[in-house]
Amino acid sequence: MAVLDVRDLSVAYGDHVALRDVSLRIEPGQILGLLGPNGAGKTTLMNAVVGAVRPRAGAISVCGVDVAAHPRRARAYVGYAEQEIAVFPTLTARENVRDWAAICGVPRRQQDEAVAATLSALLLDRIADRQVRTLSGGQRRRVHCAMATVARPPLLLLDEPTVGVDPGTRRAVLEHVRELADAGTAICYSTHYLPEVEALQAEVVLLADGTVATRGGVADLLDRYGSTVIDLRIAEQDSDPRTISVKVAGPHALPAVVQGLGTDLHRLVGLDIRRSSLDEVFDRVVAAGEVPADAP
Ligand SMILES: Nc1ncnc2c1ncn2[C@@H]1O[C@H](COP(=O)(O)OP(=O)(O)OP(=O)(O)O)[C@@H](O)[C@H]1O
Repeated sequence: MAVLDVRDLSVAYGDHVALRDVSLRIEPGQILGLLGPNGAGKTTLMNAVVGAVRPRAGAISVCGVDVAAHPRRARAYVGYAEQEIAVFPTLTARENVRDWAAICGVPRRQQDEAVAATLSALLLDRIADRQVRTLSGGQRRRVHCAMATVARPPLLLLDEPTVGVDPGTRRAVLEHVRELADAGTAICYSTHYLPEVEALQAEVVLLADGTVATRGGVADLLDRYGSTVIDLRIAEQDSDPRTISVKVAGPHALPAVVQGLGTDLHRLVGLDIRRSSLDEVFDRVVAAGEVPADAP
């Protein structure tokens, strides 16, 4: 059974339709990278999952519990780190995370261990006993993230959890997210940093203008929408090497391209394989207004 099952979801704010017929599923242990330009509907989708916005149409279930029919029961399965950081500024980082663990029902005798492990995973040990109001923006975001993960909910919604954090901390956050998924958590991870999606080996749903523009694994999307060019540098007798560029279906075409040089092979002095980045692929898909992908 999928941990999160979103079917034909539409959400409107007054006349403005923010999501239209969006369907997606997240299985246990799966990370779904939710991508899309500003205003695409990522936060709206997460807010609908926790029952904070009411769908105009469609259905959402979490661990088999229908969100519209049983919002509190469904919400109990979800850890949500919203984009807006919500922490108690006069409590310490540890107190914030511990109180949240208690609210989420982590048994008292397990709280200290769960809190310590989560603070440590997010590199917060050294600052755990400082009041949150004295922490930097990136440190506060990690405390906020720790609150969402400490109770190890079956479903985790992380809305741009690495905004404003430094590169080392970003790696720690990604590792923590990967470990949680490896332990079985289903994770919906929204971000504008595409290398994160690759690092997490996430499945991708790309939203554009409230609909699913495309979906799939990173490699699959690069294959479908990206391009690969092989540059061959060929030695010339009386001048600098010249470059021949060959557009191919993927890096697997390299042997055929090299063999194609035939008797000129001995003049090959270098080669480069240039692949589209995910950024390029997504810019292209969003700009092309790709036909919405089929629901899973
Ligand atoms: N409370 C609201 N009232 C009216 N319109 C809203 C509200 N919240 C969001 N919207 C609109 O709905 C659309 C989707 O917004 P949403 O915040 O879900 O996008 P997003 O993909 O999370 O964007 P970002 O990448 O900037 O966080 C936008 O056009 C936004 O202006």
